[in-house]
Amino acid sequence: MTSIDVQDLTKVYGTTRAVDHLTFHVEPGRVTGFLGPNGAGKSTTLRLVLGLDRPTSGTATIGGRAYATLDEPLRHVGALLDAQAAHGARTARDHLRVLAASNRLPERRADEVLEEAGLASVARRRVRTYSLGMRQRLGIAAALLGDPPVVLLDEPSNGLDPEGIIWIRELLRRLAREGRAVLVSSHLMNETASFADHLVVLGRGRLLADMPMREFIDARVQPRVRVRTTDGAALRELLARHGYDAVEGADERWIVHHARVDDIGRLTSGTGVPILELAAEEGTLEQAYLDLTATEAEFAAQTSKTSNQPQEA
Ligand SMILES: Nc1ncnc2c1ncn2[C@@H]1O[C@H](COP(=O)(O)OP(=O)(O)OP(=O)(O)O)[C@@H](O)[C@H]1O
Repeated sequence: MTSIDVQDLTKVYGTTRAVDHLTFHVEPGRVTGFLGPNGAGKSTTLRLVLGLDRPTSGTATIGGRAYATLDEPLRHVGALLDAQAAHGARTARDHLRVLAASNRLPERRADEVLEEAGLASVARRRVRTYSLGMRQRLGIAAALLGDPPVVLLDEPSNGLDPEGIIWIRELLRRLAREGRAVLVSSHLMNETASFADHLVVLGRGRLLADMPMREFIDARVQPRVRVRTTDGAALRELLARHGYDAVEGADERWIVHHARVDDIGRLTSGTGVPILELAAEEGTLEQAYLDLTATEAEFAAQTSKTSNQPQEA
């Protein structure tokens, strides 16, 4: 089982600390979503893992080895960083056959991954005629070529149509089920929520969170319950008596904050308040992520305000 291990990794460009003492592990058998605002250091980290840049300090290894020391690297790690990387004058099939040959992979792998990526019918077209979504599919096909235990994708849904988005979601889940370590960066929270088991969140080059996705959401978004009743006044009065705050929404629906469905169900049963619907309102990844990054931005604003204040003599 192969993991990606990032250990005390730092990358400084001039005066910018793109990555700052970062430590995390991407474990096999799950999809890890890699999140963070623009400029947080995600791409830099991915480039360091892939040996495309040198760390200022620290290490980034795959199965305990630096990328540069891997023989036939496509057999160890498949990556999509830049979907424009393929040579436009080549056909998709030739592009993949050249890549396969350079890693001593059988030629048939090119056709297999083209099929898998839904590109079999356009495999003999030149890449320059490809749409953004087709290039993206080709980049993902290239990442799968060596059947690698580690897969690393930067914004894989970029440019994909709705069918493509479902395809990538199912592909990522399957790769994880097969025991591979899968790291996926994205700015699309709904998308990430649909495929990630685990999250690594960066902010200004530092680690903000490294935990299972469910735990990340539950820690940041208070549970709420939706109740529909024909007697809102009685419901509100009952809930208030037990310390719950209920807010009226549309269509006789009420939202009870900081509450769980089991508790509200027990409380209302046998009271005579007519309950037509009772449901948990799950917190979303987007809510949790925005909460975290807002706290982080506030912290940054406060610290920079403090540090900009003139020093007393
Ligand atoms: N080659 C470079 N030279 C100088 N600065 C760089 C270089 N590459 C990245 N940076 C800086 O490092 C920081 C991190 O950038 P990076 O591209 O890793 O962030 P990111 O999280 O991938 O952002 P995005 O979500 O916008 O892609 C930014 O401030 C960026 O300007």
